Amino acid sequence: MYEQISKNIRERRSFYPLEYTQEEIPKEDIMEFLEDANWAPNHGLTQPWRFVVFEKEGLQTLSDVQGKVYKKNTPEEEFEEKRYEKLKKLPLLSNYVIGIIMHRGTNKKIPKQEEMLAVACAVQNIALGVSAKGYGGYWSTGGLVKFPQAKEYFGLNEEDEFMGLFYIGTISGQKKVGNRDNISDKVTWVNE
Ligand SMILES: Cc1cc2nc3c(=O)[nH]c(=O)nc-3n(C[C@H](O)[C@H](O)[C@H](O)COP(=O)(O)O)c2cc1C
Repeated sequence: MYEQISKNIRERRSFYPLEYTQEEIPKEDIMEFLEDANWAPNHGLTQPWRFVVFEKEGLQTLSDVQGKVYKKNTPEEEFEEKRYEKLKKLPLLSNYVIGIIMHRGTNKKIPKQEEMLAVACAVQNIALGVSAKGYGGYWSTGGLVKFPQAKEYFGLNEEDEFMGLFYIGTISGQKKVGNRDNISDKVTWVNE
């Protein structure tokens, strides 16, 4: 079992909407990934992850919202037509897009940072499920996330955080080589 898990972790790669092949993904698979997310570790059992899943016509809704928020809130001198078009296009190339939200609970003994870390663990569970099923996905912190108006759109409280969008699509067996520096350069062992 370890070998299988480890292989999935190491071979998981980010795949982007421009690489998706627009085949079908059963909704049941997405529900399984969300269930996996729900089993992420979290301090104090606060379970701070919340997800907003865009599917079907909802992808058009997200496309419209992402485009509008960018256009309305970007100063004219910074506005890029190409970026605007891309932000609108990405959801439409995907089968599902999951809005990632940290919902701050009432237990203030748990630092906010830890709530966000728990959400990241939950998202990694989704990413591993997506990869193991042979789909493509990636966590985006571009687009909507940069704008406080996104928080408003999702109806979040002051202390909640909108942490990004997880795009999911089909990739028809495409493979990618990963790239990491050696772990030995990032680890210090203490043994005396
Ligand atoms: C929190 C987080 C935010 C990310 N945001 C973006 C993003 O906004 N745009 C992007 O192209 N990739 C984003 N990524 C994906 C990374 O670019 C990707 O994980 C990295 O290139 C390593 O590739 P791999 O996932 O295939 O190993 C994000 C990943 C994480 C964990």
